[in-house]
Amino acid sequence: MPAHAYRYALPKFLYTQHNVRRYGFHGTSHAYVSERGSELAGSYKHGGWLTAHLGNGSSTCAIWNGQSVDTSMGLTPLEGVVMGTRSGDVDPSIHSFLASNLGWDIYKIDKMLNSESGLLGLSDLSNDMRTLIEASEQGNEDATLAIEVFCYRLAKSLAALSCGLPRIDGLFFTGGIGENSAYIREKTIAYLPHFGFNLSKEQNDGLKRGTEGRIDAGTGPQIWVIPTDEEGRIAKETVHVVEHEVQQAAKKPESDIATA
Ligand SMILES: Nc1ncnc2c1ncn2[C@@H]1O[C@H](COP(=O)(O)OP(=O)(O)O)[C@@H](O)[C@H]1O
Ligand SMILES: CC(=O)OP(=O)(O)O
Ligand SMILES: [Mg+2]
Repeated sequence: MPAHAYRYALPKFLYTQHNVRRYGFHGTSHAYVSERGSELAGSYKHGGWLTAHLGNGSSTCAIWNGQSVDTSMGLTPLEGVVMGTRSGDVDPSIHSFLASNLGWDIYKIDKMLNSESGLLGLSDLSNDMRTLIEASEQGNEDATLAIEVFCYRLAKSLAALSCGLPRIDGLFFTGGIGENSAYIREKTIAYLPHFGFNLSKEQNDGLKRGTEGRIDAGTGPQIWVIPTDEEGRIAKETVHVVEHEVQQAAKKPESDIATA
């Protein structure tokens, strides 16, 4: 990520002396999905792609030529989009507001933002998207609003991250919600009318659980569902590190290894 994407507009010493910056999370998923997706699209690690990892924790990422250029999570996984129990972005002055008005301490506020907010907080019902979709279908207005906020804020995050890309070749959905909910995918795309996305309702609704597939109608940026493989990616990167270590050790004279 470039510094203009990872630096917070905070006093410099917090970065230089205390490493306060945006780091991002779900990196193994965004890396796997963008590589696999761009490979299926015929442009392996080329072009500009957006990824939406939507699970219990959710985040978005912008990738240019195989490199992450921006992402929605920050110093911690709390920043960014609405999640199962995390609020995502809020006005940071909510801390002083709640401290002054309700007498809450910092730990209570942090717990509320991480464990009692998001879909659970909005709906006052559940952090589970399946439960909320069912409740919404049965007329639960809080569940309906929670879903709407989730999709709107997700679209808003994708639109913001697009600023990091010279062009948008496409969007990949992944994670439990992204892989399995045609409804959430459709609602999210509907909030991005200026990007020229053209979702195929038939392909979107027809995609079978756990399968990868393209769901746009052939015009505008591509849209794909790519089931993530975080475990496979972690295994692959572990092998890479071990192989590198073995190669380095093989280069050292035996006397060095014996005394190391
Ligand atoms: N068919 C579905 N429709 C909507 N949401 C779904 C569906 N299947 C799974 N989900 C949602 O996926 C989320 C869990 O995603 P997952 O990636 O498994 O989580 P984790 O981040 O814990 O790995 C839950 O909110 C769950 O309701
Ligand atoms: C960082 C994070 O939210 O992880 P998970 O999706 O596993 O909850
Ligand atoms: Mg997961």
